[in-house]
Amino acid sequence: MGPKVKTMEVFPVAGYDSMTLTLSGCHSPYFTRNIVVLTDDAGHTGIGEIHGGEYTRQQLESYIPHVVGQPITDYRRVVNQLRHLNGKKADDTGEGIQGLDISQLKYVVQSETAVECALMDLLGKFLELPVAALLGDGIQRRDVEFLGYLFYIEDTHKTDLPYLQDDDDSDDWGKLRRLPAMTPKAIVKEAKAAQNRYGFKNFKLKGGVLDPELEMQTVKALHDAFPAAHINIDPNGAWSEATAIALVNKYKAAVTYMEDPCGPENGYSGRETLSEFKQATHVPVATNMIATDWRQFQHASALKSVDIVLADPHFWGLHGSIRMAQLLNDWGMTWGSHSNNHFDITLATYAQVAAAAPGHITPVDTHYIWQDGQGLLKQSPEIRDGHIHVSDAPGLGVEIDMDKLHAANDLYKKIDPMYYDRDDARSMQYLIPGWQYDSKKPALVR
Ligand SMILES: O=C([O-])C(=O)C[C@H](O)[C@@H](O)C(=O)[O-]
Ligand SMILES: [Mg+2]
Repeated sequence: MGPKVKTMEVFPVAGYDSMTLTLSGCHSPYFTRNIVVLTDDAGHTGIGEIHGGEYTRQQLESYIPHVVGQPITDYRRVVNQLRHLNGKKADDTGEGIQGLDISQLKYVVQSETAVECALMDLLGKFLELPVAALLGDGIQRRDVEFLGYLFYIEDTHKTDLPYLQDDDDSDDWGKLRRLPAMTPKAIVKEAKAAQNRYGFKNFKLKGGVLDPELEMQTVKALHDAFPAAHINIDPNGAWSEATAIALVNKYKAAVTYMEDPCGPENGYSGRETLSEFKQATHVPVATNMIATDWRQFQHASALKSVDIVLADPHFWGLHGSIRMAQLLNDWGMTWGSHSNNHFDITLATYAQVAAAAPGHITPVDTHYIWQDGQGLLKQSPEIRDGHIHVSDAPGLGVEIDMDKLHAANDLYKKIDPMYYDRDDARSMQYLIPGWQYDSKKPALVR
């Protein structure tokens, strides 16, 4: 039967973030995650990372009696059982995040996938194989490309919130990521600094912040500065279909694909508007909003609404994300992964999953560059030349640093509980008093 799980612990953790902007508002000074640490009776430790918040932490805690004592080789049965433990909650609208309602994100996130990850880490260590070798048809590539994820950044001095400053003056990226960047010129500077440190070949700009025309001017500036790079922009469905079509036709030469350029409007779902957008522009569409489960995906594919599904393993599971990657590859579509703010365990997980995704995949999203230096591992995976190399090291190929984990857990306990669940309106209200989220209005357009 192989080793059995000896212990399972759940650590809610916090880290620092920049004052980055998005449709849902402005990132808080802190972000939170939940870390699962398993040990087995062979003496190995397995880890998994997932979104923060008490809802997810409580779900994970409730899994402990169902995981401890179980054979790691039978982990699929264990994870499947967890999947069915928690029923639908009263305030789960079933809408998912197609309107980017951040309060619904916890229902799109599947907490058992953190346990799946930790169990696969243990199994990989037992079998002396990387997690990627245990997924789908095994390792498809050794070097996984990540994209440079760019954000507009606000001036922290407009708030009295404890945003991190001066935490890394080792290079331009370390400095610039905490400073305001609101213009095309500043975003190009941000991109150059990120490229100098990480070697990114391709970039994504988080949109849904300024007037759409201004954001497309930023995309054009990026294209002019990096003519060989693939540039995509993600306004999280904020633009009307008509605006998205007009702007993308105008700036077609600058974009490689569009991520959720429009969403639900006038009674039509995002699956319908994106289908029409694609017919009108012939520009490929990526999504992490309108296909976050298999039922949504069925409708999105029937309508030909998307070309690239950003199948985040935290939403789909590690096996689920690869099941999607295989299907997309067979159907001539493209796999990628979405991300939220995360620590380095997630970075290692993305690298393993992407290494097992067949065919042509799109560079993987990561927020990690905004958190670089706050890792929980003895050695964080390194993005070099825009890629992370997946070696033969077993499991996730990384080792948890318990001192760093406890420090991040202490920070979680120290911060105001109002930070436990992501709320991007709070910081935004320092910029625009009384600011309220509107899925159809860019954050600074009020
Ligand atoms: O691709 C995306 O939609 C994301 O990365 C979602 C995130 O929540 C992003 O908008 C953010 O960090 O503000
Ligand atoms: Mg997106």
